[in-house]
Amino acid sequence: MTEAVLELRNLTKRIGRRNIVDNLTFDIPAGEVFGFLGPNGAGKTTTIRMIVGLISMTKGEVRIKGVSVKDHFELAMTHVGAIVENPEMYKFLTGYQNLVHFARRHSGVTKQRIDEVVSMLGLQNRIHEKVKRYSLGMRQRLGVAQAILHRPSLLILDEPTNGLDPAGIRELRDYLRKLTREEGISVIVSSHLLSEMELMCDRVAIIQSGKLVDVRSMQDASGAAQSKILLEAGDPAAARQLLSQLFDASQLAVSGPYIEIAADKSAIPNIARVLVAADIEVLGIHSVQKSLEDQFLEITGGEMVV
Ligand SMILES: Nc1ncnc2c1ncn2[C@@H]1O[C@H](COP(=O)(O)OP(=O)(O)OP(=O)(O)O)[C@@H](O)[C@H]1O
Repeated sequence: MTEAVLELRNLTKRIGRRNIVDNLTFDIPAGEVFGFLGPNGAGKTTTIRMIVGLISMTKGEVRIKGVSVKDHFELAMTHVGAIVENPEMYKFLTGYQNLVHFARRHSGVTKQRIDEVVSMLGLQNRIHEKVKRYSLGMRQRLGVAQAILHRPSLLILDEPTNGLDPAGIRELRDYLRKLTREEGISVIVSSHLLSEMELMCDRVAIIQSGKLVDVRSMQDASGAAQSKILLEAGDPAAARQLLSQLFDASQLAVSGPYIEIAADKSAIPNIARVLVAADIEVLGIHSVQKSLEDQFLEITGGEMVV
């Protein structure tokens, strides 16, 4: 098994009498774009601030590449690049001068590495212009370039899509993908918008009131496992009884005049055959795909912003 780049174990932050972050436990493997998804105030920024040591943990453990943030803070941070508040940069210097300046904070960042990072983030055409003339999206790319100069294993971006237009969000997604592919880096992004996470992430952790509600793969969530069949039958009680011979009780639910069957459409011919053979009228039968939005609203009890 590959070593997790980030391990959270029972991470908790208590302020006053409230657990703002409550017992979070999960792992992030290498090369994954991982989302923290939750409504405003869910505890995303507080979690990130604990991971990068900006605030202390009340309880629990954070390990980055196996190194404890509590016990070996400096060493753990050599594996991390982060933009938690606005990226720090000098507006009256060029993008390149900014990178040279930040490269001095780390040992071993060569001119060649700076050029590599500039081209990875597609900044080569504008890198010698002053940062004050950059758009928000370009400033953010320069911020990411700065954050990965020292080849971290984990890049953390708090609410990176804030203020970006749809084209900017697409660019962000593309270069994060490139970073995971070319640098093998793992990325954490936080957001309160499911639609953005869906485009960007391999998996998301859903956080509500400081608690982990679920961790989901975006692929599974949009796959066929989430389809269902809606059946309208002349005698719903008899139909349900009959279907319980074909499906587990957990796959069957009654919703108004319909019976909901958690199965994909390949089951329809068999259902129809069985009902007709038992003389139960089939008034309607069709398959529906549960949208990602429906699934998340179900998980979060309707509180998620989509
Ligand atoms: N220093 C503090 N003292 C008291 N309460 C705090 C403190 N820091 C954060 N909180 C509270 O903790 C909760 C979680 O805040 P946090 O900023 O982590 O949420 P978030 O999920 O990042 O939300 P947002 O998307 O709004 O940034 C909020 O209710 C916030 O008011």
